[in-house]
Amino acid sequence: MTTYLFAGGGTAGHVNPLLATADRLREREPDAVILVLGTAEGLEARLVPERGYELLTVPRLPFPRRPNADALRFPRRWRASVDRVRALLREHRVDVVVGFGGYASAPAYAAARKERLPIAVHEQNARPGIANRLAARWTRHVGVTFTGTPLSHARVVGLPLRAEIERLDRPSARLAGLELFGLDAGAPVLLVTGGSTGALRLNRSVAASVAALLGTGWQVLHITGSRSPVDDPGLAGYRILEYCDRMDLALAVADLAVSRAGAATVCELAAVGIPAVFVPYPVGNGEQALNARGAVDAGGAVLVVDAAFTPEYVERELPALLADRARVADMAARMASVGVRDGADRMVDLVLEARAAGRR
Ligand SMILES: CC(=O)N[C@H]1[C@@H](OP(=O)(O)OP(=O)(O)OC[C@H]2O[C@@H](n3ccc(=O)[nH]c3=O)[C@H](O)[C@@H]2O)O[C@H](CO)[C@@H](O)[C@@H]1O
Repeated sequence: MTTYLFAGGGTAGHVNPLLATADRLREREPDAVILVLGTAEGLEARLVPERGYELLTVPRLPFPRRPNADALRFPRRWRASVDRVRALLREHRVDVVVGFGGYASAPAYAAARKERLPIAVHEQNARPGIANRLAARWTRHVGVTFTGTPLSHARVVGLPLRAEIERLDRPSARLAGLELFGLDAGAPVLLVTGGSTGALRLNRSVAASVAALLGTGWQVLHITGSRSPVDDPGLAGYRILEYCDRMDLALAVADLAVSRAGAATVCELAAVGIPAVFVPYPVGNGEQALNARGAVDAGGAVLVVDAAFTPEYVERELPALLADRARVADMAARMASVGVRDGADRMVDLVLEARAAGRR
């Protein structure tokens, strides 16, 4: 029996690939013990227990980016965090640490290194974060979502998808989705999503000009996120949700998406073959535009820079695309051509290789 510590979290884009890998490992190795290390503030605090895993936590500790009081306190807090994870590794007799980047993974990698435990890493984004850059120096078992991600030992495994998305049977799930969201079977559906946190720019521009979209005969399923909710104008064919717990069904009903380009959303849309208008989040390290690149280059998606995604764009440009059903169908086929469905299995292969390689 092997005990694995899965570390990571933050937004759902980080938590979902972690859960997808854990689920698949549990399927392939039923007696595996899988613990998850996250922070109390991230979405993992809700999503991990809901999925049936025990969540252990460490305090959220950002790497200092400028010299201030927090930066001075950082070394002491960092040591305390690594010590706490080392104690957890011993207490739970952990054999392998599997990290997905983000706050909790950094001390987990450092603790695993001190305890000489095998480490496996998954990087979702086309441009890696700091924790995974660190870990890639300490292990050869590094899985990445996209070709060209600059990490040592990177092996493309794709994004581990949750089984309900990987195995989505669209025709039958579509009916269930239409019923769940109260949508009509007779009209195509535009899905609007800003990822798990939502996107103020997308929400405002779509809400301001949604009538022009509905005027093309499409329906709009708008997932807003909780930070910038949208008032429901009560228009026929316009459905608003703050958070969607059944993304599989949202993907099953969608014929086109307008979306941020978080790695998880890009990969889920491609895996199901839903074409997209991507509006990358213009902060971070520019990873979202890169995440979308493969889909855009293949002709499955178009890219709109954030500042250009105005109510006028939604009113003037989007309806022309919606009205061109042949173009949407062609984009769908191209999107499907870049979709990867076996990321969970490929990541589990990598985890098992790390375990087989044994203690370092
Ligand atoms: C890993 C990654 O790239 N994270 C970035 C991504 O996070 P964020 O998690 O928001 O975005 P992603 O697109 O990567 O992932 C979203 C995930 O949440 C799920 N989902 C989303 C909405 C919902 O209502 N229900 C639901 O289940 C999706 O199916 C997907 O699995 O974009 C944010 C801003 O845009 C950035 O701050 C994050 O750093």
